[in-house]
Amino acid sequence: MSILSILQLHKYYGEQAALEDISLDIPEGKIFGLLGPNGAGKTTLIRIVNQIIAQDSGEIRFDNEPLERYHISKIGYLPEERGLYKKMTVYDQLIYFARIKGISSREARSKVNYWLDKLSVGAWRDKKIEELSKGMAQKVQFIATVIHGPKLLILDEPFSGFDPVNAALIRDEILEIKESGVTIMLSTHRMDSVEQLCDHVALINKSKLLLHGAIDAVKATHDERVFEVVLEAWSLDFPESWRVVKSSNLVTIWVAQDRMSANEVLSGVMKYGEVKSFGILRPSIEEIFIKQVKASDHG
Ligand SMILES: Nc1ncnc2c1ncn2[C@@H]1O[C@H](COP(=O)(O)OP(=O)(O)OP(=O)(O)O)[C@@H](O)[C@H]1O
Repeated sequence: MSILSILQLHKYYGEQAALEDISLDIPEGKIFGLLGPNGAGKTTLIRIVNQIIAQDSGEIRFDNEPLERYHISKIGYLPEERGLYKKMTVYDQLIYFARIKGISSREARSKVNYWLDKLSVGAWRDKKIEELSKGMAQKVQFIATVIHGPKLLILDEPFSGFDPVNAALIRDEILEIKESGVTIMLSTHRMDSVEQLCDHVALINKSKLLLHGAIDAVKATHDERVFEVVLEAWSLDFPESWRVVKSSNLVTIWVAQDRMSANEVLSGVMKYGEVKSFGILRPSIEEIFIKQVKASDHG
């Protein structure tokens, strides 16, 4: 079941294409990584879903209904350019954001207190945003995004500005929110976060969709079956097609081989030395990203 279906979406800024024929299904209750190099069209897509700008053509369905104004209260959007009122206190600001999303004032107070405590920002509740550090303000913005309990959370670079401890805290919050059944669309250039968090990914380049699907399926499709072997070598006369890195008496070898079984590769390598470790490397999302973008740029 998809919470969001995007059908043949097109958007141009004058002559400049930002989205061309994008069709995507965002499965409910999963974390969906929206990836692509700078200028690919990600922000444009996110803005269209949030009804900040309109598409030229194509359709978006939210929960199986045509996307309408009233769906906005079911969406939480953390934009890359953060927008807090600098002169307002943390507490008043969060109450304000909760109220404009339709939450009663009693519920707003209880939710604000809950989140301030959960993200350890309670001590700053009466400070103005301009008095906060960047990371602290980011936490407040994160709370403002999730305070109304959205069904779909759209996070654009949610980790920027956070130190590693707070980035891990936000990552755990995102996973907890997902566990509660919320769908999350995550746009980030941090591929480590994509590996840690995403169940599905889509890759856009120069306004076009290059690939999309469950992360395991994407990896399986782009798996070139690279075997990684660490050897204590007694012969260094390796075939030229192998990538080899030597460090003291150990040699690491990568063999790309899609026709031979692991046993066959292993017995081929064994004659060069004592095998210390052997495994099949799965491609990382970063490798797939770079390869696909380069191929599409040159194709
Ligand atoms: N308001 C605008 N007017 C004209 N062109 C725009 C506008 N906004 C975006 N574009 C163009 O549309 C294309 C897609 O931009 P978009 O901001 O959606 O990319 P992005 O994937 O979010 O990039 P980044 O990772 O750098 O944030 C780019 O070529 C960009 O120059």
